[in-house]
Amino acid sequence: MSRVLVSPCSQPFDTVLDTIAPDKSISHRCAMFSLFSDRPSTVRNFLKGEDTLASLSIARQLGAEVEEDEAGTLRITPPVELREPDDILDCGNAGTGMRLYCGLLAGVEGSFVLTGDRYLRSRPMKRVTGPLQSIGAKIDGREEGNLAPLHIRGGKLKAFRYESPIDSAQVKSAMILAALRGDAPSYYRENFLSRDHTERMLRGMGASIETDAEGWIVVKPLTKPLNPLDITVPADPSSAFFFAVAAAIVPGAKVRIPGVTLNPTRIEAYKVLEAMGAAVEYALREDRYEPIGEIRVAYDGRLSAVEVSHRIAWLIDELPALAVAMATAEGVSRVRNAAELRVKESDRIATVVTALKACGIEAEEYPDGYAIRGGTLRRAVIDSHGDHRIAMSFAIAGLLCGMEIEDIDCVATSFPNFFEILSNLTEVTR
Ligand SMILES: O=C(O)C1=C[C@@H](OP(=O)(O)O)[C@@H](O)[C@H](O)C1
Ligand SMILES: C=C(OP(=O)(O)O)C(=O)O
Repeated sequence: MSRVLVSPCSQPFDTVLDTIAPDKSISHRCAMFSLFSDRPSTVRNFLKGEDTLASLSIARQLGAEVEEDEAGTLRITPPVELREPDDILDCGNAGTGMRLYCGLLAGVEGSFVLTGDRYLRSRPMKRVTGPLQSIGAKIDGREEGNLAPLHIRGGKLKAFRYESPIDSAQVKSAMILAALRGDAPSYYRENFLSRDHTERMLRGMGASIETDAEGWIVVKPLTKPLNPLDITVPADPSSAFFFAVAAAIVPGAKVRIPGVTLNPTRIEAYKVLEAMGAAVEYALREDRYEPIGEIRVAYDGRLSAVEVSHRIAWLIDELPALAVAMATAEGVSRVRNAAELRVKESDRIATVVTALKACGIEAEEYPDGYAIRGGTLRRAVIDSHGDHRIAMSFAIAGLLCGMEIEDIDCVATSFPNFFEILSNLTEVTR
């Protein structure tokens, strides 16, 4: 198991971060949605992380042809009809990959087995397999289709009206993808809008996906193939956020993040950092599928504590990094209504609190969040529990006090060049 030693940062940095990993959510969707067209999609800046490469490799197993030019641009040519693969479909560590492919494949004739690594095989899938089974999908797996490996026997699906008990873009996307192959318009509603890349991208490809006055997302089944994607994947605001926290906690530091999506469902954590006292600015540059621009973050004195209990879906992936910011803030910060953290790559409530305590910070678990009393972070040995966001969050804490992180290979799932960027700011030893 590989480990890394991060040394405290000896001087403040002022950096343009122009090599932040491309957006993971959008890259997964590029691989999958290109299958709904009858012409090749062009995808620039696709994330070459393990999670999204797994989704691309599954697209290939389903019959897509993927070519890459010298600039790294992908041309994804879909098959005329999706092919029944002669092997299992391995989603690796990716919840997004597995849940969206469940919805995509449930309506396709054939037999498909979705599996993943040991972490993914213990994450709950009933949230998608349940509603899919209720519209006629044949999906089996341990615990009545809750745990992968999942066997999908695709076939005809019924149109539906489904009100989701959780605000999850993965559930919403799986249901929208199934609805595209339904027999009449389907209706989906969530309490609070989760990230909306699926709606934006499919609409951009010509699908009829509208939200009505009562908040129902109305999806019409496809009557013909969609237009291909022609897209440049923006930088991932969730990946960039580690360095936003770095700038907010290292006295005198500044970062500039160009080419990042400014989709409001993705940048709420930056708003929280701003509320805690960091200097944050946004500049919109273009709007194609997504609003894209630049975010600047600078240190502006010690941060203040904050309460985070709403718009959770808009910052769920950033909460571990925010916890590091909270650990340096004046006062007690609290996160509530975030029980979803317990079913990510690790139980992020437990892993965050344990790691903070190891760093000498007072922290307390709630069933749906935690309380963190800001103080002085101390160097510790942190076990990532195979969770990329835990590994990267505590590597950032290392900028202040030094840190040893164990089990860092998981970082390659979403941000393969993370340590390369970090090593421009401080000494990183493997
Ligand atoms: O749809 C997506 O791309 C994602 C949705 C979120 O999960 P949930 O929708 O399950 O909250 C997020 O945690 C994940 O990293 C990516
Ligand atoms: C939760 C995450 O991803 P996934 O659900 O796709 O594994 C994440 O990247 O933080």
